[in-house]
Amino acid sequence: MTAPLLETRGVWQRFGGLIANSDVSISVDRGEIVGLIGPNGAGKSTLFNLIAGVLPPTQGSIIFDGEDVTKLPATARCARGIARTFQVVKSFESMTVIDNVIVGALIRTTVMREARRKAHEVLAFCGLDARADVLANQLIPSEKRRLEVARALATEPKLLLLDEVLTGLTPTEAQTGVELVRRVRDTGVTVLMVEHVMEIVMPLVDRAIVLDLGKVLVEGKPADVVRDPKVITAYLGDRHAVSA
Ligand SMILES: Nc1ncnc2c1ncn2[C@@H]1O[C@H](COP(=O)(O)OP(=O)(O)OP(=O)(O)O)[C@@H](O)[C@H]1O
Repeated sequence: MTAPLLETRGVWQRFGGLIANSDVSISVDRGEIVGLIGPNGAGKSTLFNLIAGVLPPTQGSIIFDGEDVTKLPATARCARGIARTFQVVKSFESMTVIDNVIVGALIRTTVMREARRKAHEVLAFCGLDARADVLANQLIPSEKRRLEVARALATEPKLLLLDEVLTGLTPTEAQTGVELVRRVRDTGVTVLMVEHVMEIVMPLVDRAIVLDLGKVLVEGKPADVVRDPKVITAYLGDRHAVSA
Protein backbone atom coordinates (compact mmCIF):
# COMPACT_ATOMS: atom_id res chain seq x y z
CA MET A 1 0.00 0.00 0.00
CA THR A 2 1.42 3.43 -0.89
CA ALA A 3 1.58 6.13 1.77
CA PRO A 4 -1.05 8.87 1.63
CA LEU A 5 -0.13 12.06 -0.22
CA LEU A 6 -1.31 14.17 2.71
CA GLU A 7 -1.75 13.49 6.40
CA THR A 8 -2.64 15.78 9.26
CA ARG A 9 -1.63 14.20 12.56
CA GLY A 10 -3.35 15.39 15.70
CA VAL A 11 -3.65 18.97 14.48
CA TRP A 12 -4.93 21.69 16.80
CA GLN A 13 -5.51 25.35 16.08
CA ARG A 14 -6.43 27.73 18.86
CA PHE A 15 -7.28 31.39 18.40
CA GLY A 16 -7.07 32.67 21.97
CA GLY A 17 -9.76 30.73 23.80
CA LEU A 18 -11.44 29.50 20.62
CA ILE A 19 -10.53 26.04 19.34
CA ALA A 20 -10.95 26.05 15.55
CA ASN A 21 -9.34 22.63 14.95
CA SER A 22 -9.24 19.99 17.67
CA ASP A 23 -7.03 16.92 17.23
CA VAL A 24 -7.75 16.65 13.50
CA SER A 25 -6.15 13.61 11.84
CA ILE A 26 -7.08 13.10 8.20
CA SER A 27 -5.38 11.57 5.21
CA VAL A 28 -5.77 11.96 1.47
CA ASP A 29 -4.54 9.28 -0.93
CA ARG A 30 -2.93 9.99 -4.27
CA GLY A 31 -5.50 10.43 -7.03
CA GLU A 32 -8.46 10.93 -4.70
CA ILE A 33 -11.06 13.67 -4.73
CA VAL A 34 -11.92 14.23 -1.07
CA GLY A 35 -14.68 16.56 0.13
CA LEU A 36 -14.23 18.45 3.41
CA ILE A 37 -17.67 19.46 4.58
CA GLY A 38 -19.32 20.76 7.71
CA PRO A 39 -21.44 23.62 8.98
CA ASN A 40 -20.32 27.24 9.13
CA GLY A 41 -17.51 27.70 11.63
CA ALA A 42 -16.66 23.95 11.69
CA GLY A 43 -12.99 24.72 11.03
CA LYS A 44 -12.69 23.83 7.34
CA SER A 45 -10.92 27.00 6.16
CA THR A 46 -8.65 26.89 9.19
CA LEU A 47 -7.60 23.33 8.30
CA PHE A 48 -6.94 24.46 4.71
CA ASN A 49 -4.76 27.27 6.06
CA LEU A 50 -2.81 24.82 8.19
CA ILE A 51 -2.28 22.46 5.25
CA ALA A 52 -1.28 25.27 2.87
CA GLY A 53 1.05 26.84 5.43
CA VAL A 54 -0.83 30.12 5.89
CA LEU A 55 -0.82 29.41 9.64
CA PRO A 56 1.37 27.14 11.77
CA PRO A 57 -0.74 24.71 13.81
CA THR A 58 -0.80 25.25 17.56
CA GLN A 59 -0.02 21.54 17.88
CA GLY A 60 0.28 18.51 15.60
CA SER A 61 1.97 17.92 12.26
CA ILE A 62 1.31 18.04 8.53
CA ILE A 63 2.93 15.34 6.40
CA PHE A 64 3.00 15.88 2.66
CA ASP A 65 4.45 13.45 0.14
CA GLY A 66 6.42 11.69 2.86
CA GLU A 67 7.87 14.87 4.37
CA ASP A 68 7.00 16.72 7.56
CA VAL A 69 6.12 20.20 6.22
CA THR A 70 4.68 21.57 9.47
CA LYS A 71 7.33 24.23 9.85
CA LEU A 72 7.57 25.19 6.17
CA PRO A 73 6.04 28.49 4.99
CA ALA A 74 3.37 28.58 2.29
CA THR A 75 5.77 29.29 -0.59
CA ALA A 76 7.93 26.29 0.31
CA ARG A 77 4.84 24.06 0.49
CA CYS A 78 3.71 25.39 -2.88
CA ALA A 79 7.11 24.50 -4.32
CA ARG A 80 6.63 20.96 -2.96
CA GLY A 81 3.25 20.70 -4.69
CA ILE A 82 0.47 22.11 -2.51
CA ALA A 83 -1.68 24.73 -4.25
CA ARG A 84 -4.88 26.34 -3.04
CA THR A 85 -7.69 28.60 -4.10
CA PHE A 86 -9.30 31.05 -1.70
CA GLN A 87 -12.92 31.26 -0.56
CA VAL A 88 -12.80 34.99 -1.20
CA VAL A 89 -11.38 35.20 -4.70
CA LYS A 90 -7.94 36.79 -4.53
CA SER A 91 -7.22 37.58 -8.18
CA PHE A 92 -5.06 40.56 -8.84
CA GLU A 93 -7.94 42.60 -10.19
CA SER A 94 -5.96 45.22 -12.08
CA MET A 95 -3.84 42.60 -13.86
CA THR A 96 -4.86 40.69 -16.96
CA VAL A 97 -6.09 37.12 -16.68
CA ILE A 98 -2.91 35.77 -18.29
CA ASP A 99 -0.67 37.77 -15.95
CA ASN A 100 -2.57 36.40 -12.94
CA VAL A 101 -1.78 32.88 -14.10
CA ILE A 102 1.83 33.72 -14.98
CA VAL A 103 2.28 34.63 -11.29
CA GLY A 104 1.49 30.99 -10.49
CA ALA A 105 3.67 29.59 -13.27
CA LEU A 106 6.70 31.59 -12.11
CA ILE A 107 7.07 29.27 -9.13
CA ARG A 108 8.37 26.59 -11.55
CA THR A 109 10.43 28.67 -13.95
CA THR A 110 12.21 31.99 -14.13
CA VAL A 111 11.92 32.09 -17.94
CA MET A 112 9.03 34.41 -18.77
CA ARG A 113 8.32 32.81 -22.15
CA GLU A 114 7.98 29.41 -20.51
CA ALA A 115 5.73 30.84 -17.78
CA ARG A 116 3.50 32.44 -20.43
CA ARG A 117 3.31 29.18 -22.40
CA LYS A 118 2.32 27.29 -19.26
CA ALA A 119 -0.24 29.96 -18.36
CA HIS A 120 -1.91 29.71 -21.79
CA GLU A 121 -1.96 25.92 -21.53
CA VAL A 122 -3.67 26.08 -18.13
CA LEU A 123 -6.12 28.78 -19.22
CA ALA A 124 -7.13 26.63 -22.20
CA PHE A 125 -7.61 23.68 -19.83
CA CYS A 126 -9.88 25.84 -17.66
CA GLY A 127 -11.83 27.22 -20.65
CA LEU A 128 -10.53 30.75 -20.15
CA ASP A 129 -8.00 31.23 -22.93
CA ALA A 130 -10.34 33.53 -24.87
CA ARG A 131 -10.31 35.83 -21.82
CA ALA A 132 -6.49 35.84 -21.45
CA ASP A 133 -6.03 39.51 -22.20
CA VAL A 134 -8.91 41.07 -20.28
CA LEU A 135 -8.46 42.49 -16.80
CA ALA A 136 -9.36 40.09 -14.02
CA ASN A 137 -11.92 42.59 -12.71
CA GLN A 138 -13.90 42.18 -15.94
CA LEU A 139 -14.56 38.49 -15.36
CA ILE A 140 -17.94 37.26 -14.17
CA PRO A 141 -17.90 35.41 -10.80
CA SER A 142 -17.78 31.91 -12.31
CA GLU A 143 -14.84 32.92 -14.52
CA LYS A 144 -13.03 34.37 -11.50
CA ARG A 145 -13.32 31.02 -9.76
CA ARG A 146 -11.88 29.28 -12.79
CA LEU A 147 -9.08 31.85 -12.81
CA GLU A 148 -8.30 30.91 -9.20
CA VAL A 149 -8.13 27.26 -10.25
CA ALA A 150 -5.97 28.14 -13.27
CA ARG A 151 -3.52 30.11 -11.15
CA ALA A 152 -3.24 27.22 -8.71
CA LEU A 153 -2.78 24.68 -11.54
CA ALA A 154 -0.04 26.81 -13.07
CA THR A 155 2.09 25.98 -10.02
CA GLU A 156 1.92 22.30 -11.15
CA PRO A 157 0.58 20.97 -7.85
CA LYS A 158 0.36 17.39 -6.64
CA LEU A 159 -2.42 18.43 -4.27
CA LEU A 160 -5.02 21.06 -5.15
CA LEU A 161 -6.99 22.58 -2.27
CA LEU A 162 -10.27 24.04 -3.55
CA ASP A 163 -12.08 26.36 -1.14
CA GLU A 164 -15.74 26.65 -2.17
CA VAL A 165 -15.09 26.98 -5.90
CA LEU A 166 -18.58 25.69 -6.73
CA THR A 167 -20.47 27.83 -4.23
CA GLY A 168 -22.70 30.61 -5.54
CA LEU A 169 -22.69 29.39 -9.14
CA THR A 170 -25.69 28.66 -11.33
CA PRO A 171 -26.41 24.92 -11.79
CA THR A 172 -24.90 25.02 -15.29
CA GLU A 173 -21.79 26.83 -14.10
CA ALA A 174 -21.45 24.43 -11.17
CA GLN A 175 -21.68 21.47 -13.55
CA THR A 176 -18.89 22.97 -15.65
CA GLY A 177 -16.90 23.31 -12.42
CA VAL A 178 -17.55 19.68 -11.49
CA GLU A 179 -16.29 18.56 -14.89
CA LEU A 180 -13.21 20.74 -14.48
CA VAL A 181 -12.41 19.14 -11.10
CA ARG A 182 -12.77 15.66 -12.65
CA ARG A 183 -10.46 16.61 -15.51
CA VAL A 184 -7.93 17.98 -13.02
CA ARG A 185 -7.94 14.66 -11.19
CA ASP A 186 -7.63 12.81 -14.50
CA THR A 187 -4.33 14.63 -15.04
CA GLY A 188 -3.02 13.01 -11.84
CA VAL A 189 -3.64 15.86 -9.39
CA THR A 190 -5.14 14.92 -6.01
CA VAL A 191 -8.00 17.18 -4.87
CA LEU A 192 -9.18 18.18 -1.40
CA MET A 193 -12.20 20.46 -1.61
CA VAL A 194 -14.30 22.41 0.86
CA GLU A 195 -17.82 22.75 -0.46
CA HIS A 196 -21.27 23.57 0.81
CA VAL A 197 -23.51 22.48 -2.03
CA MET A 198 -24.09 18.84 -1.09
CA GLU A 199 -26.07 17.87 -4.16
CA ILE A 200 -23.15 18.89 -6.33
CA VAL A 201 -20.21 17.81 -4.24
CA MET A 202 -21.35 14.39 -3.04
CA PRO A 203 -21.56 12.77 -6.50
CA LEU A 204 -18.13 14.23 -7.30
CA VAL A 205 -16.01 13.11 -4.34
CA ASP A 206 -14.59 9.64 -3.65
CA ARG A 207 -14.67 10.26 0.09
CA ALA A 208 -16.15 12.88 2.39
CA ILE A 209 -14.76 14.09 5.72
CA VAL A 210 -17.20 15.93 7.96
CA LEU A 211 -15.88 18.47 10.44
CA ASP A 212 -18.07 19.73 13.26
CA LEU A 213 -16.99 22.06 16.06
CA GLY A 214 -13.39 21.70 14.92
CA LYS A 215 -13.33 17.88 15.09
CA VAL A 216 -13.65 15.09 12.54
CA LEU A 217 -17.20 13.87 13.04
CA VAL A 218 -17.44 11.18 10.34
CA GLU A 219 -15.58 10.16 7.22
CA GLY A 220 -16.41 7.69 4.51
CA LYS A 221 -18.07 7.17 1.17
CA PRO A 222 -20.46 10.03 0.32
CA ALA A 223 -23.56 7.80 0.30
CA ASP A 224 -22.71 6.50 3.79
CA VAL A 225 -21.79 9.91 5.15
CA VAL A 226 -25.05 11.58 4.16
CA ARG A 227 -27.01 8.77 5.83
CA ASP A 228 -24.99 8.85 9.07
CA PRO A 229 -27.27 9.95 11.92
CA LYS A 230 -24.46 12.02 13.50
CA VAL A 231 -24.08 13.97 10.29
CA ILE A 232 -27.80 14.44 9.85
CA THR A 233 -28.11 15.71 13.40
CA ALA A 234 -25.10 17.99 13.21
CA TYR A 235 -25.50 19.44 9.84
CA LEU A 236 -27.18 18.08 6.79
CA GLY A 237 -30.84 17.74 7.66
CA ASP A 238 -33.25 15.01 6.61
CA ARG A 239 -33.62 16.38 3.09
CA HIS A 240 -30.10 15.16 2.20
CA ALA A 241 -30.54 11.77 3.82
CA VAL A 242 -33.43 10.90 1.56
CA SER A 243 -31.95 12.42 -1.59
CA ALA A 244 -28.55 10.66 -1.36
N1 LIG B 1 -7.80 34.25 12.31
C1 LIG B 1 -8.78 33.92 13.18
N2 LIG B 1 -8.84 34.50 14.40
C2 LIG B 1 -9.79 34.16 15.29
N3 LIG B 1 -10.75 33.25 15.06
C3 LIG B 1 -10.75 32.65 13.86
C4 LIG B 1 -9.77 32.95 12.86
N4 LIG B 1 -10.04 32.19 11.76
C5 LIG B 1 -11.14 31.45 12.06
N5 LIG B 1 -11.56 31.73 13.31
C6 LIG B 1 -12.68 31.08 14.00
O1 LIG B 1 -12.44 29.69 13.96
C7 LIG B 1 -13.67 28.99 13.77
C8 LIG B 1 -13.57 28.12 12.53
O2 LIG B 1 -13.58 28.98 11.40
P1 LIG B 1 -13.37 28.46 9.92
O3 LIG B 1 -13.40 29.67 9.02
O4 LIG B 1 -12.18 27.59 9.86
O5 LIG B 1 -14.68 27.59 9.71
P2 LIG B 1 -15.32 27.08 8.34
O6 LIG B 1 -15.76 25.68 8.59
O7 LIG B 1 -14.38 27.31 7.21
O8 LIG B 1 -16.58 28.03 8.21
P3 LIG B 1 -17.33 28.59 6.89
O9 LIG B 1 -18.02 27.43 6.28
O10 LIG B 1 -18.26 29.60 7.44
O11 LIG B 1 -16.27 29.17 6.01
C9 LIG B 1 -14.76 30.05 13.69
O12 LIG B 1 -15.34 30.18 14.96
C10 LIG B 1 -14.00 31.29 13.30
O13 LIG B 1 -14.67 32.45 13.77
